Amino acid sequence: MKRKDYISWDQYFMGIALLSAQRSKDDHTQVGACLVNDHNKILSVGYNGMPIGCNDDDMPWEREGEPLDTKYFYVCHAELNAILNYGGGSLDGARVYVTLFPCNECAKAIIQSGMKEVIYMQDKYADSDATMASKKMFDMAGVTYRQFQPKGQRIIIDL
Ligand SMILES: Nc1nc(=O)n([C@H]2C[C@H](O)[C@@H](COP(=O)(O)O)O2)cc1CO
Ligand SMILES: [Zn+2]
Repeated sequence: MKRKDYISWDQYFMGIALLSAQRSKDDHTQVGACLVNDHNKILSVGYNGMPIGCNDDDMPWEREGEPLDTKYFYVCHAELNAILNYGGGSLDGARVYVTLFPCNECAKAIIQSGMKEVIYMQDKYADSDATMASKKMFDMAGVTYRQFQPKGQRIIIDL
C-alpha cells in the first residue's frame, strides 16, 4: 500500500532550508535557503555566514555597536549564498525556499538571477524598510511570494 504520511514538496524544501539554517553561527537569527527548479530538483542551498576566508571566530557577531564591529557589513545572507553556491548556470524560473523573508539586497539578486517565486517561513522584519523595498521590487518584477503553511507534522531527526 502506498505510504500516506510522506511530506509534500513544500515541506521537503522548507525542511532542507531549516536544516541548512542550523549551520549558521549567528546566535540571533539563523536563516536557510534552498533553490529549486520547476522539475522539483534542488539546485543549491545556503545559510547566513561570513565570507569564505573570513574566520567565524575573528568576525563580529554583534547586532549593536560601531558599524565595523557589528556583523552587518560582513555576513552573507542565506539567499545570496545559495545563489552564489549554484555552479550550474541559469537560475531562470527557479523558486527559493527561505526561512526568513529576503532583504532588499537579496531581493535584487533573486530578481536579477531570473527566479520567479519566493516561499518564506518567517517575516519577522515585515515592518522594516528593507522588507518593504523587497516586496515593492518583487511586485514590480513579477516575482510572487507566499508564506509556507506548516501542517503541524513533526519530524524528529536524531543527529
Ligand atoms: N532574509 C535574510 N537572510 C539572512 O541570511 N539574514 C541574516 C543576516 C544576519 O546574519 C541575520 C539577521 O540578523 P539580526 O538582525 O536578526 O540579528 O540573518 C537576514 C535576513 C533578513 O532579511
Ligand atoms: Zn538578504
